[in-house]
Parts: sequence; C-alpha cells; structure tokens
Amino acid sequence: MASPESTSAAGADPLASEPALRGALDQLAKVHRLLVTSDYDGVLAPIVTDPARAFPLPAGIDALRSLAGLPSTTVALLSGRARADLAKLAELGPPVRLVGGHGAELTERLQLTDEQAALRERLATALAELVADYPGAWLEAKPASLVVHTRTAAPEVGAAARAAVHAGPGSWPGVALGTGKEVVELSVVSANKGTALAALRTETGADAVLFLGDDVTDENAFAVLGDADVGVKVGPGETRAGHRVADPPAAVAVLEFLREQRSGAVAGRS
Ligand SMILES: O=P(O)(O)OC[C@H]1O[C@H](O[C@H]2O[C@H](CO)[C@@H](O)[C@H](O)[C@H]2O)[C@H](O)[C@@H](O)[C@@H]1O
Repeated sequence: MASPESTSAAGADPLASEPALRGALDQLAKVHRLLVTSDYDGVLAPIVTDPARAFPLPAGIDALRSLAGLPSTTVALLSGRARADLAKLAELGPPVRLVGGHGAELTERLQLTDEQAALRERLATALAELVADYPGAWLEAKPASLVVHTRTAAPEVGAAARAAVHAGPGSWPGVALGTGKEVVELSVVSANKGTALAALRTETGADAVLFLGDDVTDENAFAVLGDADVGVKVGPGETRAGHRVADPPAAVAVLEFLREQRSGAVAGRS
C-alpha cells in the first residue's frame, strides 16, 4: 500500500526520495510487452475550475508519445472524459489509445440502446431543473452520462446539490452513480476503469502494466493490478495503489523516468 505522505517539493526531483518506486519502474521497463496507462484530470492535467481549460503538462504528453513509439509498448489514457474531449485537450491520438467515459468508450463507437438514450434524455431534463436550485452548480453532458459539477458552488450548496442528486435521479433504475472531485456522475452505461484496463491488458497481451490515477474512480483500475504491475496514486487520499506521488509534475516525472528506462531496455534487445 502507498504511504499516506506526499513526496515532491518544488524544484526537487520528485522521484529522488522514492527508491521503491524507481526500482519498480526499472523492473517494469524490462518486461517484453508493456502497457502504460494513465488517468487525465489530476494526473496529466492539474485540477482547475473550468474543465474546458484543464490543459496537460506538455512534458507528460511528450513522454507518453515517446513511450508509444517504442517497440512492444502500448500507451492508453483511461479517463472519465468523453473521448472527443480528451483527444482535443491532450492533443493525443493513435498510436496512443484514448478510452473515455470511465471505459464506456473503450471501442471506437459508443452506441446507446434506445432505452439508454431515452434514460439519458430524462436525466438531462431532471438534472437541469435540479442544478438550477443550487447556485454555482452546473451540468456537463457526455456521450453516456451527465455530470453535476459543484466546484464553483459554495461548499454547503455543493454538498446539498450532491445529496439531492443521490436521493433523486441518482437512485433511478438503470442509472450508474459515480462520485469524483466535486462531481457526481450519472451514467446510463455501466463501465469502470478496472474492466477497461483488464480488457486492454488482454487485447495487448501485456506482461505488466503501469497505471497512474488520482480520484476515487481510479481505484477500480488499481484494484485489477497484480504483482508485476505498478500503480501510482497521485495526491492525497486512501488508495489501493502500491506507490504515491504528490502531484501532476511528479506524475510526469514517473513517465519520464519510465521512458528513459524503457528506451534503454528495448535498445538492449536488438
Ligand atoms: O478520469 P479523469 O480523466 O480524471 O476525468 C474525471 C473527470 O474530470 C473532469 O472533472 C474534474 O476535473 C475538472 C478540471 O480540472 C474539475 O473542474 C472537476 O472538479 C473535476 O471533477 C471532467 O469534467 C469530468 O467529466 C471527468 O469525469
């Protein structure tokens, strides 16, 4: 289990005081087929008030692009975002795999059934009426879900809005309720990052996996990691991950270190 302490200090190498994490990444870099996966918000992009302005740290995107260009190495983002939104913000595309909707958008086209589409419409109407009663709360629409955001509401207003969502539309049959950082998400598709990660592992035949995540929904992915894999929790909070770093710059340092080790390992094979 990861230590509850955060590790990085401004200007310092965030991995300098993490010998266990460095060792685990060093081992990971040597496997034949490697799957590198990461969450987006709170890992590659610092958390901000406006989700449309959650831009990634460029060095993290560079590291992912380089890793994706190495032999026997697959890179995927596993995000709660809509895939189209993720592609635009992260400026990533093939060969990097983009999995949106917490795994609901694992394949190229997400096709809702008529029943799911009708439920999503009913949710959109009910939630638009609900958020109007809570100043500062607002609604984000995604292909399979609706998200009530409360970061811009007063804390007590946000808490009341989230409670109303749980007690109201969140309890409807067929609705999968999820919580995250100042958000409640209502999905008409039951998906999570754990099943998505397991599917990617099978598809790629990966011998080992790296996953970085910061939020409650990322715990489903940490839960499917095995002994050969490396899970890194970014920031505070309870986690099943084996390692922890403090913040997105430290998450980028993890990816840069892995890029260096993996480049050396694959070069040594030829
Ligand atoms: O799985 P992720 O890639 O981490 O996406 C999770 C959610 O991210 C976005 O919301 C979060 O980030 C926003 C921008 O920093 C922040 O304002 C919000 O409070 C956070 O919850 C996104 O808007 C959601 O749709 C994603 O599910």
